[in-house]
Amino acid sequence: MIPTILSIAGTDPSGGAGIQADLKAFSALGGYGTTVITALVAQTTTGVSEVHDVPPEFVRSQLDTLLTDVRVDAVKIGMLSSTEIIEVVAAAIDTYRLPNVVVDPVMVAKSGDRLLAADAVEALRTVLLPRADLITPNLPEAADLLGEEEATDLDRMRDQAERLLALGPRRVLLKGGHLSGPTSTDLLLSADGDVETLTADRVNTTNTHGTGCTLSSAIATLRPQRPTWSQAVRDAKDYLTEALRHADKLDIGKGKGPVHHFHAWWGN
Ligand SMILES: Nc1ncnc2c1ncn2[C@@H]1O[C@H](COP(=O)(O)OP(=O)(O)OP(=O)(O)O)[C@@H](O)[C@H]1O
Ligand SMILES: Cc1ncc(CO)c(N)n1
Repeated sequence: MIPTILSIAGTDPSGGAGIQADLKAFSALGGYGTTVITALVAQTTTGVSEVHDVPPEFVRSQLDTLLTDVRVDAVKIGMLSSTEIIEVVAAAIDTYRLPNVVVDPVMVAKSGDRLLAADAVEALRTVLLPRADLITPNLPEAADLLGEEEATDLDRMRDQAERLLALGPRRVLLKGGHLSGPTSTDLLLSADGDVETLTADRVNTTNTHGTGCTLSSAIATLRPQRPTWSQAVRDAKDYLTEALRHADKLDIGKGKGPVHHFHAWWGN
């Protein structure tokens, strides 16, 4: 059966991040995509010019309308913008007993623009993280969630991943994309005590818009199709690395361009 995946996230008119990236990853990896939109974002490869939050009661209306009809097999949660939207989404996870919840704790775009209000970080930490099967913070997000300095090496990443796990998610994938070096290494820790290191060769490209959205969506799509979280995360990282390798085939915008959801069947 083809898995149905739900993305709860904001938009990106340039198609590289947010809901648009999520749908591309869902389709490319054999899923059927559904969406609940939390914020309309005027953004492109060079940055964010304006954010228009969807009223929280309308986020709830989208969730209720969809989930009373459609059964979903996994959920990817991205940009949530405000405390009120976080609370609505957390309530839906409980009410509909949503399975395989992947939370990408989106806070700031690559351009440096905020996508989550500073006063909503507390709600993300205390209300949403304990409901997640997996969280996928990058290094600045991990530091913000913990109120600490950003990790600068793998040892400090390991310590921070442990502390993130203590906030209540079942698993943490701490992404090391923001470090430099010949490889890009992420750490996967689970509440059962498993620790895994995932390493990929660093791709030499500036087209990295949407890497986080693509990875978390790929994990959510693959989880129902793989026997373990570990296998889903490993295959999703391989998919993302491949999307980065093909990114320079695209010529989108003047800033940090998007990754390309390369399709083996078409060969392009
Ligand atoms: N140049 C690169 N080559 C290979 N892998 C990379 C590169 N840059 C990032 N990655 C990988 O991409 C994934 C996303 O990492 P990153 O830390 O950049 O996410 P992010 O900052 O959340 O992205 P976003 O721009 O969507 O917010 C991780 O698995 C990371 O290791
Ligand atoms: C809507 C949206 N979600 C996430 C990101 C993270 O890069 C972005 N730029 N835009």
